[in-house]
Amino acid sequence: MTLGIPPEVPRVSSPHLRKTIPSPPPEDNNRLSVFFGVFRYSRRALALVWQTSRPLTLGLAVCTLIAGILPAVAAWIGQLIVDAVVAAMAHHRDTGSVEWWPVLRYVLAEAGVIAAIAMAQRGLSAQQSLLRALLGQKVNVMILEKAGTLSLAQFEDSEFYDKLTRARREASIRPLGLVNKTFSLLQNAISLISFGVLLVQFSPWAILILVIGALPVFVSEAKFSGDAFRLFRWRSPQTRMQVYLETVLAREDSIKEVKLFGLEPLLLDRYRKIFNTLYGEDRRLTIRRETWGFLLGLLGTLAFYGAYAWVVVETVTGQLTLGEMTMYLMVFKQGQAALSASLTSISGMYEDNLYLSNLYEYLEQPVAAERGTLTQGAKPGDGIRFENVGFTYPGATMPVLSTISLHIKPGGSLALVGANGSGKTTLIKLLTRLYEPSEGRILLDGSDLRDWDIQTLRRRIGVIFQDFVRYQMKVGENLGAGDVAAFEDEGRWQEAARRGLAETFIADMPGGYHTQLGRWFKDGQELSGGQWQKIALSRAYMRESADILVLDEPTAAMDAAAEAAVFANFREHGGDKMTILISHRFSTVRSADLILVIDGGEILEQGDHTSLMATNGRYARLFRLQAKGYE
Ligand SMILES: Nc1ncnc2c1ncn2[C@@H]1O[C@H](COP(=O)(O)OP(=O)(O)OP(=O)(O)O)[C@@H](O)[C@H]1O
Repeated sequence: MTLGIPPEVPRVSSPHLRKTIPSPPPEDNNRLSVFFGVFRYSRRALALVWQTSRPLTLGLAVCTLIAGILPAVAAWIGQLIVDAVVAAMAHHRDTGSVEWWPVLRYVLAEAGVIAAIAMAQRGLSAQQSLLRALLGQKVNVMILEKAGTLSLAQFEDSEFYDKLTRARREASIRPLGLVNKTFSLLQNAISLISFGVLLVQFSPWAILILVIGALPVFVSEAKFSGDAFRLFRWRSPQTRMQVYLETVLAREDSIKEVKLFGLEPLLLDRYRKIFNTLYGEDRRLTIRRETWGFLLGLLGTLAFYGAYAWVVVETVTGQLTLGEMTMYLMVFKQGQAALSASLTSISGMYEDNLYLSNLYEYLEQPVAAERGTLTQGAKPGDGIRFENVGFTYPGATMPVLSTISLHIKPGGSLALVGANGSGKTTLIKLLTRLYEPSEGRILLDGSDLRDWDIQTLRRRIGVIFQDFVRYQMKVGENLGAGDVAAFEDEGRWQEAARRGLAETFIADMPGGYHTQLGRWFKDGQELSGGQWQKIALSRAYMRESADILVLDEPTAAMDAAAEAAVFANFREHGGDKMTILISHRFSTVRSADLILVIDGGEILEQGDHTSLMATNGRYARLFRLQAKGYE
């Protein structure tokens, strides 16, 4: 059974990758809602950015406004320049003298406006990069804080876990991306409106032509971006499988096995197949999108250039001055650029929306309210009681445990034995309240575990699971993790390492307790399986205040001498602690006060070693079998 989930390893929700991938869900019929879908999360993204830094968000808004309005101003000044030049030329022709200032002041003004645009754009990019850093940090902290409140069941739900991984992966770029694109869309809309204000003086019809010309391409872009958005969302299990395969093929903890079993070609082939299916869909969508985009875009271009020709004709026939013509031509050119920038923003916004919907679904995941408040039980000293406990994993149909009843008194020791999958680890997960029983109840000191304050409860339990965590930190910190209050306490590290039999090999390491472990960081030392297990055992011993000590197969990777020493130690230091031990080695469980033989989630036999041997049932048979193996 696995408890720890390696970071960045997404799991796949569907039992297996579907061979034939069904077509995407039908499209949303309401075109308006498709179009406005692009703004779905803009408000929330903006609120997030605003909370991150008000001055920077305001700065961003101001720069956007300036960068939106000034191009029209520049076009208008352009007109003034040309008209002033024409007037100055006429004046020069008539009088032979030149008046410089009336012309050059406009050139100066235009230079000023262009400088202001450049400043606004620099301001935009500077503020964006600062906000990106702040926002990435803020969103990541939000994600991790939320992770701390989630239950183990939620982490074990692959869809949910996928949301968490995706949320984390793109935390720094997406929310800001959405705000930037929303702003850029606004900026371009402002530009277009201001160009419209100039154009209306030429003819209101010109505006109408331009709007009608531009609309189809807008609608088509919104539609196809919406399709892409739905496609992304719907095929997330396949993409998740791809990321998983990438991880298996390129991570140090799996590469050993992949190499030795020669799995690369097989996994790579699977990887390629998924890509090919997804690529086929992408290609179809891209071709349709670009073809329609081109054809409808052509309509817009035709409208623009129709209006352009109209301006030229009006100028030739003397209805417009040369300055006005220059301005209108500039307005048309820049209007087109603003339009295509808006389209780019729209398509990007759908993807950002996808991210944000994922982020908010994750952040809004309901968390069960913590009800327990007890810091002391109703009957202190009563120990642990399981009363008819049954448990079914969420989403499963069959119970994993049923009618489990047991009692451990302070100072008592319990051993659990049973075949793989019989439910031993699950029992520990219930005791540590990682899950709650589906039936019956578990009492500690006479009070239901559910009524205990969770922190108090967890402080009383020291546990190592089979799949304990190998922290890529210093040796000492790996021990200190067992008791956060003594995380840096070197004296306590040494004491725990002595009891966990890790003292000797730690002393031989180059930096002793300060040696970096694992391969992720420079100079990190890798340990053997048994050495890691000793580290984990010592970590459990760090929890001095705990009076319930649980070891789930703590010695599977240790040599025989170490194992014997661990149990001698375990018994010696047990004192009035309650100890629970899971092991497949019968020689190690024989001294427990109570041995439970679990089979298919039920207690098959119970008693101490002598009585179980006398009963001559499953325990006795397996014990003799193992003993024979050692003869
Ligand atoms: N998170 C989970 N979700 C659903 N089913 C699970 C989960 N964890 C374990 N199971 C199922 O519960 C059953 C009991 O698992 P458990 O890990 O408790 O067995 P175990 O007795 O500790 O086995 P082992 O000796 O192999 O460690 C198994 O059939 C397993 O498939």
